[in-house]
Amino acid sequence: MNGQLSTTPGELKQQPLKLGTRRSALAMAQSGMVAEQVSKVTGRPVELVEITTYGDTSREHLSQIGGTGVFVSALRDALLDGRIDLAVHSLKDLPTAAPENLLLAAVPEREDVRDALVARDGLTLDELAEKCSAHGEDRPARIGTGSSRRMAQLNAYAAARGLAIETVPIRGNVDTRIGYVRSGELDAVVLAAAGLSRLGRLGEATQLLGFDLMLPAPGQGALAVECAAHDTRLAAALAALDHAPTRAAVVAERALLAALEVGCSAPVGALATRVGVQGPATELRLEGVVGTPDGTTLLQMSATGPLSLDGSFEQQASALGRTLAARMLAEGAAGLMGERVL
Ligand SMILES: NCc1[nH]cc(CCC(=O)O)c1CC(=O)O
Repeated sequence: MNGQLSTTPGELKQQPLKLGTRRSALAMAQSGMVAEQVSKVTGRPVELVEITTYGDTSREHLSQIGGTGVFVSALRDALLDGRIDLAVHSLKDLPTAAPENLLLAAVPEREDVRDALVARDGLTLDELAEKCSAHGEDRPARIGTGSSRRMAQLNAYAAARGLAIETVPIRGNVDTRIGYVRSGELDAVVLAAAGLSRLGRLGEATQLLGFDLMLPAPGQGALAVECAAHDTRLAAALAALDHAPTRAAVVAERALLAALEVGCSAPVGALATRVGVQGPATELRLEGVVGTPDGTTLLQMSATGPLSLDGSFEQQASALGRTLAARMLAEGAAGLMGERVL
């Protein structure tokens, strides 16, 4: 809190906190939700400050601009030079490397982690593929997604069931992507349920994809609240927004991603869930998947480890992620991820 130490506590209370956000509808929605909670725990008004990121302005495919962190660095720059006091990110967009001079002050409770299908005519994936191949249409169902993780799992599922689908690389915000279905250009798109839910549009999902069909991205459905490392008073207040079971899960998922040595645009799915929940001492089960975007090869494995939520659970969670990564690499995971073509 630079230069504010001479003000009285009363004056300090009135200073609005500046919360940096991207300008997309989804970013604004989730920033607004966090702003409300931050205002509650700090007793201070919170003001949203719009920051334009490279990921918002670039027309290129994410795989071509590097994927990792394109949505994040402009917000982090604003934090580091003091234009904003805190930033809200989608956790799945955060690079796994810990940034210098910044703190992950809170990971609030996670939303629905699943991916959702938004298809024409209210159809599920199976129904859609059947409808497109029958009725004289005689063609594969065209399903839009810019994510190699989603492509790999969709194609593997379709191959196993003999469904005819074609994955079509797209990008853009939620509205743009759903627009491809409404215009008839595509038969369906796949989006994170959490994003739809935060926009009040979960009703447009025609199927929530089960984990047997699709594992989410590491950190999907969770938010990250960041502040400057020197802002220790704010960090202490923001800790009230932290949800330990969510943090444990995302730490394990991101440790897996980091140990596989790939970025957030890689075809990696991961989901950590608590099993045998009995008080704070429990176990964490981590499931991971990597594959080729064409779905011809998919490697899916899981590992379980102890978790004591009242203790040093971040070390336990990240150890579990590294353990599973080592096992997956021993089974040839690196070779699958090498084919990183969209
Ligand atoms: N990559 C963009 C992005 N980052 C976070 C979400 C959704 C919200 C979340 O997972 O928390 C989305 C959109 C999507 O994948 O459909």
